[in-house]
Amino acid sequence: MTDWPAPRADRAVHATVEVPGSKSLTNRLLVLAALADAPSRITAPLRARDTDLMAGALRALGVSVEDSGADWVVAPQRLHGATVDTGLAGTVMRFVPPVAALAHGDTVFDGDEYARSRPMHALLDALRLAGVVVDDGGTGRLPFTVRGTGSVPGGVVELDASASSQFVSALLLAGARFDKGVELRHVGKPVPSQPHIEMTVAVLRRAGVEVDDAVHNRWLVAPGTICAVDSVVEPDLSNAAPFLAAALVTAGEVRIPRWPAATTQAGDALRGLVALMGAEVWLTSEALTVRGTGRIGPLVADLHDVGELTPVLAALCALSDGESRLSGIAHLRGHETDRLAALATELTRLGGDVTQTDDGLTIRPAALHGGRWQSYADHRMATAGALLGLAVDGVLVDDIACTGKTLPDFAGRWLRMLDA
Ligand SMILES: O=C(O)C1=C[C@@H](OP(=O)(O)O)[C@@H](O)[C@H](O)C1
Ligand SMILES: C=C(OP(=O)(O)O)C(=O)O
Repeated sequence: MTDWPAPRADRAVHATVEVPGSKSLTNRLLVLAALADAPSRITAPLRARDTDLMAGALRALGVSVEDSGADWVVAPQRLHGATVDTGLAGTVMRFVPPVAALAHGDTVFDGDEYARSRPMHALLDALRLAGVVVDDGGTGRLPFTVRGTGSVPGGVVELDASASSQFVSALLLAGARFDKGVELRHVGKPVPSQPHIEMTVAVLRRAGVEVDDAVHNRWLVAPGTICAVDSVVEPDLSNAAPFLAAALVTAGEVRIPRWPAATTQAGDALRGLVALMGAEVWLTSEALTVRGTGRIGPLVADLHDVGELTPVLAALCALSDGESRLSGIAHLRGHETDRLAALATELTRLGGDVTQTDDGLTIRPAALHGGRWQSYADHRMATAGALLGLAVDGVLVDDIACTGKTLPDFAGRWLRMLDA
């Protein structure tokens, strides 16, 4: 791995940046298409490590996922046991086990070294309550084996999803194919990332699945057919974060075409968040535009619902002129890395003034200097490092390639934004 010298911006950025498809939508649509009653076409899917791993996992289980130009055509087949590589993808390690439970045969799951530290036990226990045999050697983590019998009883399942909303999404996505459907009841601290659950419910309803989410912390999926539907994937709004933030850092202007007028993506919250930090923001039917005004104000925000935006926002806070307090994000300790520890360590290494709290970060203004920014294989840590490099001489990002988890050719896109 060679260090990547993060380019310094020598002038205001003025660019239009096309952002590829949403990871969260692509991987939900792949799972639903695999469980549907007929083939589906997914147009403009994200092609990145996490979605290639999802396609690979479904293919391993017997599903046909074919390239058709830039689209994917998914044809459901009889599911059989397999070996699944989850990489570091939360969506693969959480969404595929309930699918494997419907397969005929055993499926062995394992992933990157750090994936073995990510929370899984609440989902594995929930699967057991739904009648699935899972062998994890008592660890509650990867690697584990799901012993598929071709059907899942389902029914009432109680789980604690405070560590990840993906536990809920995983069981909802496959739930219609369980004999009794599924009634999920969350017990515990609040579930993070609510928009991601709303996204799951929305894609299920579009596929004709009956979902009742009227009662807080309880979701009911009726047993029935998942209908094949063709879909066009929206741009990944969370992946727009570093580019939009570049407008603030350089007092420039960045435009993201195809920003949806209405969406369940968590990244849509960026519009309000960068406005709170002093940017001018406007949305038309063509694009979202963010203009930096020269001032980056501090951010005091509960990011519980939009935790995946934290690394870039924290980097922006480190460049702001006041004290920022980011809260509601204890669950980030179970993301690609412990993001609270990683951000505190790396910002401090560059001269930042950062304190970890129980559920977030306090970031005070400080003069930053160059240094090596470690990404911990976390795509969003790497893009946060790139953002700091725009304003600080001599920032070296250790592993820019890990951005390929959700965004192909981030480095090329970043340079093109600066050269535009
Ligand atoms: O369902 C999804 O697609 C996601 C849910 C969220 O996970 P958590 O609830 O674990 O934060 C989010 O952070 C992740 O990037 C994607
Ligand atoms: C938390 C994230 O990913 P994952 O889907 O692997 O959980 C993320 O992309 O910020």
